[in-house]
Amino acid sequence: MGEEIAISLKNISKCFKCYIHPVDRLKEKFLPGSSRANEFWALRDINLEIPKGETVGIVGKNGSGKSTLLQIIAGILTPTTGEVIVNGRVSALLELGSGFNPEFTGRQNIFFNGRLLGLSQKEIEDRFEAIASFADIGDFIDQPVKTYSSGMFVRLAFAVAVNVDPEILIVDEALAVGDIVFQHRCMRRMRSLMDSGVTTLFVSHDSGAVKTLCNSAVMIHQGKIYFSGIPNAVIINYMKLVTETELGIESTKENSPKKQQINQQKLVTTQPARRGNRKALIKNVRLLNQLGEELTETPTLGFNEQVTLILELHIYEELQACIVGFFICDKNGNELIGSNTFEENHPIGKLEPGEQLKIEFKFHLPLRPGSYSLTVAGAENYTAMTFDWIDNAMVFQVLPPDTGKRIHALVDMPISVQVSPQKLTAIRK
Ligand SMILES: Nc1ncnc2c1ncn2[C@@H]1O[C@H](COP(=O)(O)OP(=O)(O)OP(=O)(O)O)[C@@H](O)[C@H]1O
Repeated sequence: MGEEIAISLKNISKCFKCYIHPVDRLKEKFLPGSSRANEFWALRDINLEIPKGETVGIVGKNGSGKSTLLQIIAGILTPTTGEVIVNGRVSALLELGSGFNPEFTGRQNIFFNGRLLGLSQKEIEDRFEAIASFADIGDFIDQPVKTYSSGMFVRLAFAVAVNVDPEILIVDEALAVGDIVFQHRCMRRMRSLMDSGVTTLFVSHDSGAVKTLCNSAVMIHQGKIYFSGIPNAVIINYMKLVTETELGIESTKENSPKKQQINQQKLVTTQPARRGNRKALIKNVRLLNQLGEELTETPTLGFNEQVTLILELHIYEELQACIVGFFICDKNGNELIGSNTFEENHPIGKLEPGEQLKIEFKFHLPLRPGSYSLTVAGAENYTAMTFDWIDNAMVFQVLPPDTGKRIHALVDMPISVQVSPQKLTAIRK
């Protein structure tokens, strides 16, 4: 295996045996060949290589096999077939309570866990203060962890996981809970670990977090890799699958999109991707520049230029109401600008089949120079399934400001600055 590969999975499958009666497990042990178990394949033929330093988001519906996959990588579960090669020290936050002894205090568990992770007594002593202050659970550090609330438990587990100099960090986002201050602390710490080159895998149901944090993503479906590649493309396919499931169109591996080798394609996905129940369709999407000219094949817009987005809505089935909106997304799919007819005080009432609407949005693009995409979508109301959702309906470039001003943030809003001399007051000792 090359030096640069942190994790390599070859033909990994995992079969769980489910026994109807616990005694059947014993019978099978003593009477080999007479299996009484129902077999359930949670993972099938997983092949994946994760380069060192990569941050990989794992997405998929409940029960698709995400946790099983991470547990195999973390060495908590043994695969039924295949080979796992992990190159580096793994720190995992997967199952609440795994690796913690309920009778030990928080302090004792920090040492216990540190040793499990391969640190020496001295190394743990050196890190103890950092772990305790990250967990921030006060005097509870000297109480047995069986007395902890689940929030305190997660704080301690997370504090240990991120402060033991992991080379590979595996986190189930569902566990990274806590109050908002702790969540921010976790996110900052995870970002700094990622920036320092720690290979990170995390399961997330938050598509925004996957797009913001990850360099690549893997979508698991029915125990198989359904799609892998740049986060935005994976999320688009995931959302498509979720919609298809809601509509009762079940996707299988056979009709899955072409699998990409992870980390090979870092370009913006420019192919439009469409989903929805098609009760109405958004047609003829046009973006006009401030002169009213339609954008050409390689659309380019000036910094902060005013644009007009024009959509045509064709109704095919009766709609009780209708909300149509848009997003301007950066190359990672983060939604930077967006609104809809409802929020802009243009509620649309009942619509009949055969009706057509023309909808216009006017807005500015105060965006950092770069490449952006347009998403347009519509639904009957906020809780209904979208009737039409088109990601990458258009991709365009924004040019730097003529003034030469450098834009450091994602968006640039008008800001006023005042600088005035201040009389210094002497500091008395
Ligand atoms: N120990 C086990 N014995 C039997 N079946 C199991 C076991 N662990 C997991 N499974 C099954 O394997 C499948 C995959 O489970 P897994 O927990 O990996 O899914 P997941 O994608 O992480 O789901 P979620 O998003 O709900 O956490 C599920 O159908 C689950 O019921």
